[in-house]
Amino acid sequence: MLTRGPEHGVPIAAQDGGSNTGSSALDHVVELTRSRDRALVESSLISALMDLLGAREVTIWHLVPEGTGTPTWRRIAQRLAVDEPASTRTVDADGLPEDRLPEHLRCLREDRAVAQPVAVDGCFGVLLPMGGELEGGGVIELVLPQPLDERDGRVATSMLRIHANFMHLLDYSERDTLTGLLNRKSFDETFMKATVLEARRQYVELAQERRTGQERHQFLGVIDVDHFKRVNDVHGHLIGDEVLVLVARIMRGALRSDDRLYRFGGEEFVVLLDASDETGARAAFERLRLAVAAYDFPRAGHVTVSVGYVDVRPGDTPQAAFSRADQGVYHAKAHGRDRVVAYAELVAAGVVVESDGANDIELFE
Ligand SMILES: Nc1nc2c(ncn2[C@@H]2O[C@H](COP(=O)(O)OP(=O)(O)OP(=O)(O)O)[C@@H](O)[C@H]2O)c(=O)[nH]1
Repeated sequence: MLTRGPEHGVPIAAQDGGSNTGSSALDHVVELTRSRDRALVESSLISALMDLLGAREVTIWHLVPEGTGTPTWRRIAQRLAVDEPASTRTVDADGLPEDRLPEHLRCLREDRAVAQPVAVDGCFGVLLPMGGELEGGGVIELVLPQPLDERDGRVATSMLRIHANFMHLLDYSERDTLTGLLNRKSFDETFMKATVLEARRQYVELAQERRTGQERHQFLGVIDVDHFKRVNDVHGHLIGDEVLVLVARIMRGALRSDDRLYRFGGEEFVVLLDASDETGARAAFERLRLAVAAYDFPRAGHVTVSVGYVDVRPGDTPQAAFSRADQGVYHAKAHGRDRVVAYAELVAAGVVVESDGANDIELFE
């Protein structure tokens, strides 16, 4: 097994023992690029920096654009001790306004390492820019037992570059080229993960969430641009494309940073979001609908969207949940468009009869 050299730099020699502190930089590169799951990639980056630099704590911060408001810092992954697993859920539900962390902002804007005081006795804090093409940008915060020397700095910078390059490749394969939103291909995987988490939450975390009043459910919304064929016919395909790009941008701005927005193809979009209940979900989808309706499109003028949504059930398949939400879109289109319709309200009103099979739906209109 390899271990770090006297300057806490790259690995130079074999050492016995069962811990992973001697893993080579190459082992970490292999680990970092092994999975397409972003949370696992972040977690591997943290492990690499802990191991290669002897870091005591590592935190990854993203500066997230929040629609038209001030960007906020969010801790997207953190490990506070070598023998603890990394936490890769967003730690700050609402984030910190960008000016609350001025040193982080300086590190990002000036694209260089910034030393900073730390609360841990005898340790040294340093912030490093994460590079890459992340919207808003990212900063990694290290707590080290020694100041970051040149050699460690090079190791860290190389790991961060590899991480940024890999994230860029993931983006390339998972994003829609026109709008930059996540594409349909990445939806199924994320959805399955979300339903597994939802199922786990139902059995393990729900009682706790109920006690603390933080119960969350996953909702899926299908959004379809109204009369989009008319936009193409009247203004041409290029203006149609421009409308799609703007609709994507407006919706992204109306959603929270951890809501996931996909372009499914054509003028159809899908959102996966967490909300405490049906009312919270409706409010999010209404906000999105209103944001599009209020926008003055440079050439196409007034554009609206119809939205159908559904709560995701444990064991749902992407197709089953999508097809239920799509009943809402169908209903919205049939009743004037520019509206939000919950699948649950269609069932309650007897418009839709649901049989035992999740896919087995009859629609009476
Ligand atoms: N500009 C552009 N048009 C597209 C793209 N993908 C699909 N379309 C067009 O989007 C239009 C969708 O039209 P329809 O499915 O008939 O629906 P609609 O006109 O939006 O009507 P409703 O959904 O009933 O409100 C078709 O004319 C497609 O050719 C794209 O990437 N860019």
